[in-house]
Amino acid sequence: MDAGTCFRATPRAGAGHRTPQGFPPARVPAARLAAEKKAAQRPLALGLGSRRSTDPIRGAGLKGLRCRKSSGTEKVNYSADEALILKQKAEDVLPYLNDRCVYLVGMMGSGKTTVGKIIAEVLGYSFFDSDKLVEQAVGIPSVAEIFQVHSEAFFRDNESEVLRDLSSMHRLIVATGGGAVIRPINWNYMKKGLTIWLDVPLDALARRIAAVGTASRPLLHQESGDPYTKAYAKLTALMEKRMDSYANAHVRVSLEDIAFRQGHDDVNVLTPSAIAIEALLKMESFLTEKAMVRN
Ligand SMILES: Nc1ncnc2c1ncn2[C@@H]1O[C@H](COP(=O)(O)OP(=O)(O)OP(=O)(O)O)[C@@H](O)[C@H]1O
Ligand SMILES: O=C(O)C1=C[C@@H](O)[C@@H](O)[C@H](O)C1
Repeated sequence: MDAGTCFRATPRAGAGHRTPQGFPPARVPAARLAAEKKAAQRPLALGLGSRRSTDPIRGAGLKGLRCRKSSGTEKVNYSADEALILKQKAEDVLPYLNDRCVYLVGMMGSGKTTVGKIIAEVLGYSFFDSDKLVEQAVGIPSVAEIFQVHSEAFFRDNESEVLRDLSSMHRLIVATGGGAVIRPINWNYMKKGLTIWLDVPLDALARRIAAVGTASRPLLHQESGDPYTKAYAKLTALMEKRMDSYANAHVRVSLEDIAFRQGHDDVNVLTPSAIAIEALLKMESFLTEKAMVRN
């Protein structure tokens, strides 16, 4: 079966977007939105190269890009134990993945790039960041500047074009922009591959973003005020609008669940490699379940 058409998109009654045939979206955590709303009222707790060419630049629609792939060849460090588990899990997942692309979705700062690079390395896939591809396609070096010079709508149009072009390719790990999930058409593109939602509590997101500043994230940026407080408030508002869209992903990787299984509730201590291992485990169980249903 063609890897690009295996996850065929079919219309879902009553929904503006499409889901792949027979694939349930990631399980929606029923009480999650309510919990996030409640949390918002609490006092703030401050606190491996590809095996064959998959370069999207050579793909039809991205031919015009001046860029090379974004940081796909950087080495990522993890412990020997983690390296072994990552390698084993990657070997388990690869045959089921069948060359399909993997799209990481999630809020700004959820670790799509950090975790995506680890997954790409161990699977031997190429890593791409869709924000960077948009910057290169538009010829403007930052998303913040694209928003400023043009508009968010202009950025979104280009984002959709990039995702469309990527959707005809194989063996890519794509870190998508945090808002890529809001356009139904983008799901049609992304669901030709496997979609993974990195679900990170807003407090952790706001901490990470405050640590590096909001200048590169136009939807969060404000000149004045405490960066954590501002980021937290804006992330809360965005999450309320986007929660259902993120939950469309085939697989949900919840940092709260990982921490719970580790016997604590501090998601801030979870390493990117532990999250990548969880993502591979979830991918494997999703893909093997699908394979069993097909047989
Ligand atoms: N598990 C983690 N623990 C602590 N910090 C992390 C973790 N994963 C990522 N980070 C940090 O959080 C920030 C955001 O990570 P990253 O760029 O990977 O997220 P992203 O989802 O790609 O963000 P964006 O969509 O805004 O580009 C970075 O500073 C990164 O170093
Ligand atoms: O969450 C969002 O809407 C965004 C996230 C970033 O990755 C960029 O795509 C842009 O800043 C918008």
